[in-house]
Order: sequence, then C-alpha cells, then structure tokens
Amino acid sequence: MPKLILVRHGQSEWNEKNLFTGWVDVKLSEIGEAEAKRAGELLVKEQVNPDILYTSLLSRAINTANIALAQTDRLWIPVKRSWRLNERHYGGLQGLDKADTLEKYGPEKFQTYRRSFDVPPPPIADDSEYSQKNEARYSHLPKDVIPATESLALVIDRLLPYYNDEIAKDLLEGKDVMVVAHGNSLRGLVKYLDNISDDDIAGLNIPTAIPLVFELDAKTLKPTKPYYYLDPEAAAAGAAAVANQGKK
Ligand SMILES: O=C(O)[C@@H](CO)OP(=O)(O)O
Repeated sequence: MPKLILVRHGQSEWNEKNLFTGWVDVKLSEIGEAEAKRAGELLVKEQVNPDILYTSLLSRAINTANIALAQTDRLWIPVKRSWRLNERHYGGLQGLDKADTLEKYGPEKFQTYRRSFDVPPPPIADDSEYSQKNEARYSHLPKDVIPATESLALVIDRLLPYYNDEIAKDLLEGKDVMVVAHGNSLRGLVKYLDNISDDDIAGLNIPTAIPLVFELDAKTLKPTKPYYYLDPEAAAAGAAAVANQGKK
C-alpha cells in the first residue's frame, strides 16, 4: 500500500513576521529549521521511509526536505521539483503584513482572500519587487504561465495535472512518495484526495513541518483510511495558529 507523505515547509522568515508570502522565495527561520529537523525525527520514529521526494521550486520547501531527509539518512533518494507545487501566488498581497491587511479590508474580505475557493487577491504589478515575472527560476516557463495572482481553484488547476502525470505514477509503482510544499498547494492536494467541498476547504489549515500521511489503495490510489499526522497534537495546535494569523 503506497504512502503519500505531505509536508509543509518549516516556519519561514515571513511566516515569523506575519507577512503574505506566496511565490516570494523567503528562507526558513531558525524555528523553521528546527521544525524541519523534528519532521525528520518523526519520520524516523514512525518508520516512514520515502522512496522519492517531490518539492516546489522554492527554497523553504527544498531546505525543509533536505533537513528532514538528513535525519532519516535518506538524502540519496531521487528528487523531482516543479513550480506546480509552489505556494499559491498571493498577488498584490505578497510582502504585506497580515494584521495590517486584516485592518484594511476587514475580516470578511481578509478571510475571502486567504481561504475562499475561487476568489483571487488583487493581481501584482509586473514591476513590483515581489513579482516573479523575471525570475531566472521560472525562465523555462512561458511568461503568461507565471501568475500575477491565484485562487485556490487556480492552484488546483495547475497542480493536479502534475499529481496525476508524475506523482501518481510513482505511487502506482508502489513507491512511498514525500511531497514537501506549501500551506495552500497542500490544501489543494488534500482537498482533491479527501474530496473536501469548495466551502469546507476554507476551514482546513495545514501546520508547518508535521508530516501528514495518506495510505492509498495500490490500484485506485484512493485513501484507504483518513489521513493522519505523525504528531496529531502538535498538528492541531499548529493548524489553529495558522487559522488565527492576522490577529494581533
Ligand atoms: O503567506 C502565504 O503565502 C501563506 C502561507 O504562509 O499564508 P496563508 O496561510 O495566509 O494563506
């Protein structure tokens, strides 16, 4: 029975400062590095041994994966990376303080921008210092593919073809696959695998760096039981903290 292990990166410097991040390539904070190490310790403790790693193109996911895999002595497993696993592009909110944004837009609009299924935040200008239009990291992509903002629905549109064409292939070969990505790209994947409605997905928050495991049927790749976190208590506390971001 193949396992799909989903890990959100450890706390980033902008998570620590409470800023909207999206596609901005911020680094892990010291706490984030410690969280990534702990994720690896949980893998060891629960004897979860990924055969292959997938990450986004963002440093915080790549470094979290490396730190965690170093703990398990599995830095040698094959790695595939894709922009399709990137965080949701947060448009014109990238770089803004979440508490200031809550104050500016009010709680309803703030929640809509953060957690609605299909309302994207206002787009970012191409010449903004936080736009990714001209980043070398994405030079392999046509310019019109690089988003100026994204809703969760748009994230799912760009993520699912990659899941079905690449990740699912490894799972069908019986491999245990670890995906290290982001709060909102992983919300999209969990929504799909767990069949969560467009409304209910607003209530799902993913904590940093606590491995979440799906056990999948070898043929259909449908979950054979509810997904679980390797440290459920810490996951519940972490998810509540994410939900409350913005409140001063
Ligand atoms: O800023 C972001 O890119 C995300 C994840 O850190 O934040 P939020 O949880 O508000 O969607």
